[in-house]
Amino acid sequence: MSKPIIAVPADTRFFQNTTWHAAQQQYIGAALDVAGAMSFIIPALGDAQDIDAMLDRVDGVMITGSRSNVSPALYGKTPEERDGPFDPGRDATTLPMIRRAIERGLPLLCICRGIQELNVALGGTLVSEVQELDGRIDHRQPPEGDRDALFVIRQPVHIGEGSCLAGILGAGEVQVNSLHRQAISDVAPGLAVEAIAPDGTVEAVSVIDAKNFAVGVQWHPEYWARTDDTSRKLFEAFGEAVRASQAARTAP
Ligand SMILES: N[C@@H](CCC(=O)NCCCC(=O)O)C(=O)O
Repeated sequence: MSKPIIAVPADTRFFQNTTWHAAQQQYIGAALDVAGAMSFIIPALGDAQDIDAMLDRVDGVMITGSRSNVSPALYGKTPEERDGPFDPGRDATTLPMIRRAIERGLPLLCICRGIQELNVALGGTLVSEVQELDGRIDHRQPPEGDRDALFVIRQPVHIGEGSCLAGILGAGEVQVNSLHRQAISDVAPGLAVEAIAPDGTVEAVSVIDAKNFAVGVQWHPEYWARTDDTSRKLFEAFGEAVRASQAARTAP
């Protein structure tokens, strides 16, 4: 049997004087090497595409990180320039895809911007510039260094007893990386908080009563998925769910 396939919604990017739909190597490479899943990169074309027709052909969904932010208009706020940069095409693709993946019981892994999209897709809200809130630490990427330095593992998060993540990583403290300035504010109905940072920032959620693996993390497990135990175990668990989904989809 060939490797299972996951849908990976693209970012909208503009370079060489034209628009591209792109996904970063670090996500699709970790999916292939550690989760054992191939990726279909999904253009950020929103409802111009038949999302169900696409989901009929995959065994899971991975929502990646991105420097762009979810538009505040999608959670009842007025967008301001400082809330950007925005990617409306991506928002218009990921939010309905997240909802349909959950309804259909497709394994779903949401990373960084992805956990924020998951929360908004299910009716929650976000806060911008979380580091400006009283009592919060700075969750943004380190100010300088090469990409390994930006994604360095440096922050503790506490995984709750009895959570979905506890079943994968064990309950208690793990170390993760952190590259975000938005964060979950009001947790969406239907989501359970799975992990928090020492300052109370939500670091992971899962879908309550999900039909399948359905987890969002604020950190970046893809970056060190081959060498860091916490990162690797999460991608391996996603891979197991995706292979089971493939077996069910292709059963005679
Ligand atoms: N834009 C959101 C989500 C942050 C995120 O996904 N960061 C990863 C981008 C890092 C990179 O690819 O360079 C936020 O800032 O909260």
